[in-house]
Formats: sequence, C-alpha cells, structure tokens
Amino acid sequence: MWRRATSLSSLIFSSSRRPLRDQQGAYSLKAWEFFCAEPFKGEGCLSKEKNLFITFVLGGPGSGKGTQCAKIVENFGYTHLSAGELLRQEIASNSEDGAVILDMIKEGKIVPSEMTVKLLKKEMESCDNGKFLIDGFPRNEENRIAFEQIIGAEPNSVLFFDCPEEEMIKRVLNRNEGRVDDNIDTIRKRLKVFAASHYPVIEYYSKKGKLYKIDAIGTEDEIFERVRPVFAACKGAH
Ligand SMILES: Nc1ncnc2c1ncn2[C@@H]1O[C@H](COP(=O)(O)OP(=O)(O)O)[C@@H](O)[C@H]1O
Ligand SMILES: O=c1ccn([C@@H]2O[C@H](COP(=O)(O)OP(=O)(O)O)[C@@H](O)[C@H]2O)c(=O)[nH]1
Ligand SMILES: [Mg+2]
Repeated sequence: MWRRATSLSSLIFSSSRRPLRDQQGAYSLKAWEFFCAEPFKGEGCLSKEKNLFITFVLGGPGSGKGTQCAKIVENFGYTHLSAGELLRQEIASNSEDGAVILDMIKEGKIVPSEMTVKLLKKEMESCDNGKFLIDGFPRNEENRIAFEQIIGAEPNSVLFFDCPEEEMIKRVLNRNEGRVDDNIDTIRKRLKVFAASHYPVIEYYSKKGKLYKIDAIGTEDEIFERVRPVFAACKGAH
C-alpha cells in the first residue's frame, strides 16, 4: 500500500488547513496512532537505551532529499543524518574505510552496509535527540537488513521522493557542491544502481503501511507542503 502524502493531507486537513476532527475523527486518530507508535525495542539494541523515532528519507540522486530534510529539521526538531555526508566525512578523515568508500562513490556504487551502519550508529549513540531523519539510506535490501540487525530498530515512517530521471539529472548537474560523483558519467551509473536496488526497499515499507510517496516536482516550498502533514500529524507527541 502506498500512502500518498497528498491524500494523507486531505485526510487530516480540511481545505482551510484545520484538523477534520469531527467528520473524519477515526481516520485522523488512526494516522496519529500510526506516527506515534511505540518505538521498537529489541534486546541489547540502541532503541532499548533511548526512545527512537526514525524516518528514512529515500529517493534518487537529486530528488531533493537533503533540501527537504533541512526544512523538516527547522520545523519539527529532528536530527538529520545524511548517510552520503557521513561517508564523505569518512573519506575526508583519511581512514582505511575512507579509501574504499571513495572508490565506491566515484563509481556510483553502494558502500558495504556495515561501513555505513557503523557511521550511522556512532552518530545515533552520541546524540541526545532520539528523533532521526536518515537521508539516503537504506539504498538496497542489504542496507535495510543490516540497519535492523545492528541498530535493532525499524523506521516509524519512510518518505520516498518520486522524481523523473531527467529532472534528477538536471538538478545534480546544477548542484555545484564540488562532489566527485556529480558528473554526467557517475550520475548515469547512480541512476542505474538506484533503479536496480531501491524498489524492494520501498515495496517492503509500503507493505508495512509505512511508506509516504511524495511527488518531488514543484518548488521546494510546494514540496514541503506535501511533506508537512506527515510530521504535523504527530507534532508535540515526542
Ligand atoms: N524542488 C526543487 N526544484 C529545483 N531544484 C531543487 C529542488 N529541490 C532541491 N533542488 C536542488 O537540486 C539539487 C539536489 O537537491 P538535494 O536536496 O541535494 O537532493 P538529494 O539529496 O536527493 O540528492 C540541489 O542543488 C538543490 O538545491
Ligand atoms: O547509504 C548510503 C548512502 C550513500 N552512499 C554512496 O554515497 C553516494 C552519495 O550519496 P548521497 O545520498 O549523498 O547522494 P544524493 O542521493 O544525495 O545525491 C551514493 O551514490 C553512494 O555511492 C552509499 O553507498 N550508501
Ligand atoms: Mg543528498
């Protein structure tokens, strides 16, 4: 089942943007309960030590994940962990892993899961906030399973920014952040990897009723208005 943020929005808000408690109270409550569900707590895992509330933010290269994460942080007090940014920091640290990671990123490949999850875990452990936006991860089923096993938690919700390839290419080529992978050859490789690996992940969370598919075409603000209801449903509960 795909949850479209636009339909969630019409479920919870009237056109005047007020909660529809009277007419659609049951639906609103259902959505609220879903977002505010008890965090997963497995034996000996990070989520046992603190209450975790995790959102995975997925989408192809240039679909706007990082841009929208910044807006979610500003409005809803999450801690943003970009898996790609953590990997780039590891490269900059000149560690052994960093050298492996650089080779993979240049080729647009997915870095071995244990390296990425190790970096995510370190950040999550050292952060007082338990509300995390995990951006650009998991990129494949292996990533997803490694996260669940090592962190011992599942996301409460998953955003998927749905963007046509030609728009992603245009945005990445204009990004201008000096990244080694923002060139047309690597972008084509990244898009191939994305097409071959993302679907099972989003399908998995879709079946669990955790997936929110967001149309990623429009201005940054227009897109954020599609994202907002996903988080507004649970504001104040964490
Ligand atoms: N809605 C949008 N319309 C046009 N450009 C956008 C939009 N959202 C983000 N961008 C730009 O596109 C590029 C890629 O966005 P980014 O957030 O880095 O995507 P991702 O993290 O998914 O790769 C950036 O230069 C960003 O400023
Ligand atoms: O969990 C991750 C996240 C990123 N990457 C690598 O890092 C690159 C850049 O990822 P990022 O999310 O920063 O790119 P974006 O999608 O934002 O353009 C990817 O192409 C991959 O090579 C990875 O292997 N695993
Ligand atoms: Mg990004």
